[in-house]
Amino acid sequence: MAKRILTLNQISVLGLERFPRDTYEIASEFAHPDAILLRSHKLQATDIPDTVLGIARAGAGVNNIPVDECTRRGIPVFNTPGANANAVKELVAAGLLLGSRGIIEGNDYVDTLAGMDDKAELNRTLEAQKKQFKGSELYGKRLGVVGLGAIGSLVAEMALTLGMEVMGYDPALSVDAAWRLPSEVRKADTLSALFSRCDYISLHLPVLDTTRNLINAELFGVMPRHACLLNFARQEIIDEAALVEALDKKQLRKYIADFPTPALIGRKDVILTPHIGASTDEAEDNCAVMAVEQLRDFLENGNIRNAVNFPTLQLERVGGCRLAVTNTNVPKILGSVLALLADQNINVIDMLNKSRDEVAYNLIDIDTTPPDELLQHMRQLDGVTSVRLIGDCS
Ligand SMILES: NC(=O)c1ccc[n+]([C@@H]2O[C@H](COP(=O)([O-])OP(=O)(O)OC[C@H]3O[C@@H](n4cnc5c(N)ncnc54)[C@H](O)[C@@H]3O)[C@@H](O)[C@H]2O)c1
Ligand SMILES: O=C(O)[C@H](O)COP(=O)(O)O
Repeated sequence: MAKRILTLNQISVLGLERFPRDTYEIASEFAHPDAILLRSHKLQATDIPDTVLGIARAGAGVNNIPVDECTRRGIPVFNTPGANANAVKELVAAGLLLGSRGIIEGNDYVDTLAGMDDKAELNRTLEAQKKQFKGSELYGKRLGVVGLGAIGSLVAEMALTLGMEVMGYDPALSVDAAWRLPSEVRKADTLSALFSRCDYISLHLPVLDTTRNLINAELFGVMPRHACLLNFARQEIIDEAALVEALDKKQLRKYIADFPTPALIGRKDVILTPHIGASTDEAEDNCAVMAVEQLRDFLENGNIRNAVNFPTLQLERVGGCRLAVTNTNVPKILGSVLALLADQNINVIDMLNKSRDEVAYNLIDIDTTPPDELLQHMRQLDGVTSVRLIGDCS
């Protein structure tokens, strides 16, 4: 039977074309989907039917998905790290330029001159008024980057090429991300040190319980008054009431962000875009292709790449059929699973098991198709969250 993929946002055709038409059905409405593919659609736990085996987010942030509930139900949630990083970096470059030069104000002013048909008079007026729109250069200024992952590291690199100094803060920096970082990036030991010493600050960290409202009144209090804050990460990272108060008190010069809210729209000291950080042809294609490839590998082989709640695990197929078993990460459960197979004289050809936090995941290749009763028995074992048979041994 064809696998059913429920799409909850518009996904690039280049990605969707990677699902073979004879083995997959794709639709934006399905009562019993095998998997969900989405972007920023806010997914409620109650919207995830019991038939769902995996969820793929074509993008970076997974704060629109009830990840804890998925983990509890044994559903891996995939994202596409880095696939839209260049798109965000380029928008941040635009944000830095808009924050340093009177581009928007100058354009708005020029629009007021529509109807002035005398070119000489127009020119005289422009030359007399342009001093209002003077800016300053990015060259030599200091950028603070909070979060030095896929996007933050590209932003740091881009700022260095503009001749800026770069300071970074990331208490959870991975070894791979540290290798990607240009050596010129200086480390800030605290957020406060970074906020107090930078002319521009750009946020590139996820929303987590630990980062919600992280940017608060205390940090606004130490910012230089000429500084600009750029937020192309998520609105929830900023304490909005504290931001509005800081803008009112002129504790920062400008706030440039991808997340409009009623309190921010229309302010002269705020520049807002409608969450378009990843909205380029290239990023949409990259994210969709990566999400689809990962989802297919999981549905067809049980392999896990770039899940935010499951361990990374890939086992080459050597024939036979495969069991994908998820259990809570405590001793003896795998032993019970293997004992059930042994009781039925089912031989294990190959096996891999890994754990991440409270989740353990196992791929077990076997030489005989197990009877349904055995699978049911396995699902009822204490601590087993899900059991899936992939392929057919006959
Ligand atoms: N505007 C957009 O359209 C858009 C597009 C892509 C991503 N995003 C947002 O940007 C975020 C980052 O994306 P990414 O691809 O760089 O992710 P990433 O996982 O590669 O990098 C995130 C980095 O943040 C760091 N971090 C975690 N907690 C931190 C903390 N308390 N302080 C400082 N750093 C911390 C992590 O260690 C990691 O290095 C996403 O989670 C998403 O919310 C927005
Ligand atoms: O986290 C992300 O990848 C971005 O916020 C992009 O969201 P989008 O896919 O809805 O544009």
